[in-house]
Amino acid sequence: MSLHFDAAVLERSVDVSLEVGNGETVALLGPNGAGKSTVLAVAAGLLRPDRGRVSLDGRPLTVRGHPERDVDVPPHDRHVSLLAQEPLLFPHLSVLDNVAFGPRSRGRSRAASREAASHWIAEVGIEELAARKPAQLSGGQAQRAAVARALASDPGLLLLDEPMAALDVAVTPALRQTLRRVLEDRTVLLVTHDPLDALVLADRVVVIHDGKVVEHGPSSEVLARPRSTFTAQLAGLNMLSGTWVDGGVDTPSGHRLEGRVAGAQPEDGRPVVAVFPPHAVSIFLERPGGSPRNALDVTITHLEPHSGQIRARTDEVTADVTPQSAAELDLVPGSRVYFTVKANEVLVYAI
Ligand SMILES: Nc1ncnc2c1ncn2[C@@H]1O[C@H](COP(=O)(O)OP(=O)(O)OP(=O)(O)O)[C@@H](O)[C@H]1O
Repeated sequence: MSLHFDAAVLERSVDVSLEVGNGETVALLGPNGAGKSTVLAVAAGLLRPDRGRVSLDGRPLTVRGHPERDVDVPPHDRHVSLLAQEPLLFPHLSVLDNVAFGPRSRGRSRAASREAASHWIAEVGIEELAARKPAQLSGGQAQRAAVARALASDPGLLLLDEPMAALDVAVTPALRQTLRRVLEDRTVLLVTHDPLDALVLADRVVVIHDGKVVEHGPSSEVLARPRSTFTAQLAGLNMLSGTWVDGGVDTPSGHRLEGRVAGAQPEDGRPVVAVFPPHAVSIFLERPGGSPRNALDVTITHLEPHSGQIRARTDEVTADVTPQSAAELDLVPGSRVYFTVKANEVLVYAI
């Protein structure tokens, strides 16, 4: 199903218009207070806009301030599921009953609801936990149960509000891969702060700032060539897209990177992205010999102070080095150098 969203909440200075195509995942990015949760609340029917029209596959869910009659479909009749940061499971029900609650409340029989619940519990990889109560689950397991519950009611639109924000960083890559699999072909609006979520999970991103859309486009394009300062800061990680060849990433500009595969093993010839932080990069004037590091032959385009370090940018990669080493290397825009990064600092994702 496709979402058409256009709404203004004056008290919050939010005025946003966006579309999510059938089967598409759109990431909604923006700094704190930008209006992301407000957009989700209006789409879910939890907040009434001052003006707007929200429809799912042409069916009006919210209409306000238009010539036609106002519409306000209640949350449970929207065919929309909202997955919050915190799993919000019913504490007295087992995982199975929590997940079965969605389809049951949509009028499906008890048996059909349990069958749907078992299916989704298996899909998110927590089969062995079906009989447990939420208090007996880890944060990551509880969030998986919440994902299963959101999917079990087969929503036409799934709204995800920072689904990994409350989790330990150790469990996020595995949950991200699970989401990638179960969100495929669904219509999803995903609020996130994490550019990796946008890159791995979303087809397109919409960036909002001070309640307005400031940038939108395919995820890899917006993150690789951010136009707003916010997106540039958000996309502070190095992300090099390329092709998986013989256990490494070949980029179109001729670089080769080896790293650790996060999630599913990519197949040869498939598109991947190599991700690493600027502080993991060291700069050398000569190609370091006999070292296991990745070495990228680059030309520095910009140098700027950044949090007590010097940030050296090239067309594709950014490095943060100490002011002393920048001075010792005599770095200036135009310097031809080698950016090196250890393979275990590079994460590779199939995209
Ligand atoms: N319940 C509320 N009543 C009034 N104003 C609110 C309320 N909740 C949020 N706001 C204001 O509305 C604006 C948008 O907030 P919103 O929570 O939608 O932003 P956000 O992008 O989700 O931020 P965050 O990333 O911090 O969750 C902000 O100026 C905020 O202060």
